Amino acid sequence: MIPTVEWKNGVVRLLDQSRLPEHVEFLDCRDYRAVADAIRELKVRGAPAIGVTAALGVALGAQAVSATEFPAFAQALMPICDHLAVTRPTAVNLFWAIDRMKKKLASLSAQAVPAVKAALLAEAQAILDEDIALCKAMGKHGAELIANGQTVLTHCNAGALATAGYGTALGVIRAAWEQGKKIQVIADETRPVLQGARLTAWELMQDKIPVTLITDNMAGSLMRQGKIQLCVVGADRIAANGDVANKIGTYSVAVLAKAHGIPFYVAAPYSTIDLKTKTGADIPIEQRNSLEVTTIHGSHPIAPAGVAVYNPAFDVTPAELITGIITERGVFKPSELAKQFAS
Ligand SMILES: CSC[C@H]1O[C@H](OP(=O)(O)O)[C@H](O)[C@@H]1O
Repeated sequence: MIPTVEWKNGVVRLLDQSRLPEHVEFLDCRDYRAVADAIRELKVRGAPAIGVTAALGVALGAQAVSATEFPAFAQALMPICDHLAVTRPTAVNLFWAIDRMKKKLASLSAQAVPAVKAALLAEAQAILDEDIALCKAMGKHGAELIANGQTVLTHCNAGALATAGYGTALGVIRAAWEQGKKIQVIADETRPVLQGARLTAWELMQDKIPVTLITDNMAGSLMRQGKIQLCVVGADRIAANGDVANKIGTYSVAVLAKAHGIPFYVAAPYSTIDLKTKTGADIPIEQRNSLEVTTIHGSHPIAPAGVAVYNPAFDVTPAELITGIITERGVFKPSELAKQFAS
């Protein structure tokens, strides 16, 4: 799989997901502001991928700080962290990754600045490498839930493209496929930004995993026909009570799954679990530009100019609609999560 994001020759290189599926193009970010713009414009997206990319953005920003003494260096790094932290509000991985970079910085106060810069880059790379390992561990646990011959529905893109590699929900699907299970995937197109149509379909076809694309209003009918046996999606933030914020439309899929007696799973690493946020009601939901709804790709209008638009990027699925949360440590009921992940 093409790397979602990587440190390459002194820049942060990312696969420009806004150009997929028709163009496979890379964006070389030469400063932290370009990294922030890429996150804000969904050139890189997906909760874990946002965290990894922000960490690399902090490391990139650090390289350009001219201060030669630690206190001044550390102080100069704070506005860089803040600039990355305000790109998107919902995926807690962004704040988790920036906080981890700040903690690393604090541990280096006795080091010379060049060594600090190198250590920050190493920490960002460690976050990237860890994310891939977390996805593979989740995949292993989650694959046990999928039986040979089943059809699995997923919403949005929680794949390699949404992580440092391998994926969360698609990591579960990938692992089941790699175990030889003959599964079929149903991918919701996921209006308005079409991560399912543009990214999940593309990603699964790259791996030759059978995928059928549907529009967002078709899931219920397929469930009623008995054509879907399990749902698995990603997450942007999981609250302490097990409520899950994920791409808009996830709640509808969860309600439909419940109504049809279909297991509904969420796959997410520990970096998506936010025990400081008590319930889903406390999760900030990003509101995005209305052009995402009224046009295709910002150009072809599909609604009258000036129409009122509601465009939340995420919704919250209450814990009671979730069968289990697939993590790198195993599969847990939402109510068990706080105990399992209390630091
Ligand atoms: C592996 S979590 C991916 C998660 O992020 C997506 O949102 P966006 O594309 O806006 O970053 C979506 O909620 C996915 O489930």
